[in-house]
Amino acid sequence: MHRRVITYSRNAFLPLTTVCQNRCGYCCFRTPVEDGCVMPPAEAIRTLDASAALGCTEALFTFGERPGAVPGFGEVLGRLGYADILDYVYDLSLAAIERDLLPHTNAGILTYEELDRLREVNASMGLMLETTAEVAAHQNSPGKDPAVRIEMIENAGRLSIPFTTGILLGIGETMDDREESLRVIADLHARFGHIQEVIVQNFCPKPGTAMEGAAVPGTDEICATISLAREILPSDVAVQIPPNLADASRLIGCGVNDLGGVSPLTVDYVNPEHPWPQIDELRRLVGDAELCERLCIYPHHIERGWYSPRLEPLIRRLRERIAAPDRGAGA
Ligand SMILES: O=c1nc2n(C[C@H](O)[C@H](O)[C@H](O)CO)c3cc(O)ccc3cc-2c(=O)[nH]1
Ligand SMILES: C[C@H]1O[C@@H](n2cnc3c(N)ncnc32)[C@H](O)[C@@H]1O
Ligand code: MET
Ligand code: SF4
Repeated sequence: MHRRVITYSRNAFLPLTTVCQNRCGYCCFRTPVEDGCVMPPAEAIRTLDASAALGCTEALFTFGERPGAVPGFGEVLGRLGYADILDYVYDLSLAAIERDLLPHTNAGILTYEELDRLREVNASMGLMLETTAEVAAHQNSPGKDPAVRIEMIENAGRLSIPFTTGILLGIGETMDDREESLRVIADLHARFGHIQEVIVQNFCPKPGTAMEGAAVPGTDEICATISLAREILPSDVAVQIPPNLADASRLIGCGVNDLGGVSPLTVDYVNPEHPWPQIDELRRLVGDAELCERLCIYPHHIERGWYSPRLEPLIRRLRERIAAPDRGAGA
């Protein structure tokens, strides 16, 4: 019998800055410009070193969108020797690669040129579509305009960047809106073939945010959306749920193929109140299915050569490492 396979990636989460041009009604990650709003290089390097020692294969750089547009940010970043946060993520991506970690960046909206530059040092990139609906939670977030998000995902496709996107459930959208969002993603993938995985992520309320009292999607509703995603998306696109945010053991049966990035070291800075399950806990969560580690670039994109030449030796080595049954570090 062939067991169903559920994948995950072992990562380190590096929130390079909490400063952001948007103000999403559900977000507790964003802060004003203040002390500690940029992760200092020494701390980033320590996190990369420690994560590499724990057997991670991915450095996830996720941070506020266009922080340079927020007054005062340039000075704070300037003190660390950088003029643009993307120069900083570029250098840290090189540092990650040196330590055998593949960079994956989700920095919110980037231009075609910015994507092209980061692609040299990133094995994959991501941007949540969130929703195609106009919702109150996004009224102060120009970067969450669906047209702007779709355009960036198109640009990533033109550049053949292995890509992660997804929808956020419970932010004021209807089931029809979810269906529309998923169809838009399927259509983008039909045109460019770059979507590796679609995250179906449930909103979790945060004290002190506009949506702190909003209703959360129930397990049945999340399950129905996962099934819908599995129905709409072709089989070469994985449906991912974050295993720390909902009742994963019940949701996995609804059509999930992937559990995304799980860190043995860092917290989920976007949902800090939800700890990651440890790796043996994941094995229990998937029940009868087989839990398999993967890289942030999927095998079919490796076969197609969708990566920068400077990542080639590392991708080859990490691929061999995760295929080996007993690999020491953290296994
Ligand atoms: O492309 C993205 N990847 C996100 N990922 C990464 C994703 O799970 C993996 O890095 C990818 O599957 C690539 O391996 C997260 C990982 C975490 O550990 C925590 C939060 C996220 C959120 C995102 C995200 O918004 N966009
Ligand atoms: C990194 C991704 O995290 C998601 N995100 C942001 N805030 C929350 C929250 N309160 N609950 C769940 N997901 C959230 C968004 O979809 C963003 O794109
Ligand atoms: N700010 C970006 C976005 O919402 C990255 C994830 S949230 C920290 O798209
Ligand atoms: S979810 Fe991302 S874009 Fe929205 S406010 Fe938070 S950091 Fe900014």
